[in-house]
Amino acid sequence: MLSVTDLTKRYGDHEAFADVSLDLEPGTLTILIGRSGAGKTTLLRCLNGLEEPDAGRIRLDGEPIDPTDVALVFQDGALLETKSALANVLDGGLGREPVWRELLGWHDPDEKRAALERLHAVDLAGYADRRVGDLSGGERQRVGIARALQQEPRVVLADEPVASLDPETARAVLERLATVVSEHNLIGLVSLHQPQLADGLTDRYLGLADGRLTLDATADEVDPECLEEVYESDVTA
Ligand SMILES: Nc1ncnc2c1ncn2[C@@H]1O[C@H](COP(=O)(O)OP(=O)(O)OP(=O)(O)O)[C@@H](O)[C@H]1O
Repeated sequence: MLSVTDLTKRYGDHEAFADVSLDLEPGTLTILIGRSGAGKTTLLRCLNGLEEPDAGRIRLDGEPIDPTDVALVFQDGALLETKSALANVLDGGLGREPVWRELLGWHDPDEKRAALERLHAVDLAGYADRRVGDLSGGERQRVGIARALQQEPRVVLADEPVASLDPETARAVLERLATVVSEHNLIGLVSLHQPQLADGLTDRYLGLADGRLTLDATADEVDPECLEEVYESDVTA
């Protein structure tokens, strides 16, 4: 379980978020919502070690979290355009391979087999040799998910992973993400501007409003009005 306790992050006098506490279970996909500037990206960055919180604790199964246990799926995929889909996925396992292998492009056969399986898991089995720059937005995001899986993480975080996609493609990408989270028993946390895209795929919703966690509910407990309130609430008022 990923446990966050009283987490606070400030930039100078400005509080990005404060006193955030939550527990996330393996095998569950949680959607994080909130208005622009509510603190979603900063929270995700603290969880994967890119930012140092000012106060509070993050624990994975009771231990301080190791950044290698956390994979991030970026909004724009953050992939290497000139490389193949397979090469991008293999990059996810770089922490396990010696640098010389990467430089020469000679990957461990087991790593290669795993990378091909991961492309298969995101419905891109025939795309291994395709140049990422030639792929559609939805296909790229699925390569990004496969690369995250190649890292063999316990936690997958995604910051607005479908923001640039049309609703149908966005939904397909989220479905894939929900499936891999469930099948690999991962802890999944995804920030979304359009929570309705995750209807029926998510187990839980978290809502940040002005840096405070104002919603923490299971999918059964929330309705569209409840989600709207997160966008309308102003805790400083
Ligand atoms: N590096 C930084 N330096 C100073 N302030 C920052 C920094 N990063 C974020 N902030 C501030 O912290 C607050 C939260 O920002 P954050 O990017 O986490 O919001 P968000 O909910 O992800 O917004 P969006 O939906 O627009 O991406 C904002 O007021 C933002 O201006």
